[in-house]
Amino acid sequence: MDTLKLSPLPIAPTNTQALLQAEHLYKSFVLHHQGSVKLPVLADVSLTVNPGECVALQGPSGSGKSTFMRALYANYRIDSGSIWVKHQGGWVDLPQIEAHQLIEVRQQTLGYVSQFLRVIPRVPAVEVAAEPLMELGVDADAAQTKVRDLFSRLNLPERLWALSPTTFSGGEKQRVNIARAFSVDYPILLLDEPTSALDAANRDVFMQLIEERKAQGCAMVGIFHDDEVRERVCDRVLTFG
Ligand SMILES: Nc1ncnc2c1ncn2[C@@H]1O[C@H](COP(=O)(O)OP(=O)(O)OP(=O)(O)O)[C@@H](O)[C@H]1O
Repeated sequence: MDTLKLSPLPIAPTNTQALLQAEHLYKSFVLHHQGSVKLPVLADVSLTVNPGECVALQGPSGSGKSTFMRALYANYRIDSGSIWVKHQGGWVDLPQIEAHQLIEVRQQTLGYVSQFLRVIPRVPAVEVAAEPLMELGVDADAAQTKVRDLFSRLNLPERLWALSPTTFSGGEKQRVNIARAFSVDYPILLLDEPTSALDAANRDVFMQLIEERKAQGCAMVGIFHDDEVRERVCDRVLTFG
């Protein structure tokens, strides 16, 4: 007779202060078209982030920083482990929740700034950046006012605001992306090389935005290839490889 194997139920963190707690993450990729070779990338990675903290992911190329970041946003399915997120006053374990709950967590709690902006042809930059706020029920005028303020701070030329970002430069797209994420007061922000295409002046504005958000209690995890950014805004480092 087959014996039924039950996995242990995940137990919510007892650390009442933390906003994000990843526990014992394991992740490997199986290359189905290449002889099903198995690539173990994450093995027993854990991280706790408290309000107002920024943790940098550091390590050589290929050591798993982006994989970990994508796992934290539930873009990658992990093999095992828990990713606890403090959402609306309670804990949710991202790998265990339903798709509709994940959408809600991403709308209200967990922001993500990737290196690249997903552009939709014909939608003006100001609307692209105002979308997350409007999904939260903020009216278009108020959402666009907040976005315009961020565009100004990030020195995005005003003549571009009503244009689709399709033709924008890398640094201009990145500033639209930053405004999109920073217009919402997410309690947790994941930053995946958000400054890779920014010039020094805009990198400085970005660091100010991070410092303001940290002062408000936001918990952040970031990959920063720029040493100056990492040293100025990060409190701790999680080392890979
Ligand atoms: N979708 C995927 N399918 C198969 N293998 C992958 C996939 N994504 C990443 N890998 C592999 O996982 C390993 C870790 O990659 P990852 O992108 O997480 O590293 P990284 O530390 O972020 O690197 P870099 O600093 O170069 O961006 C690499 O060996 C990579 O080839």
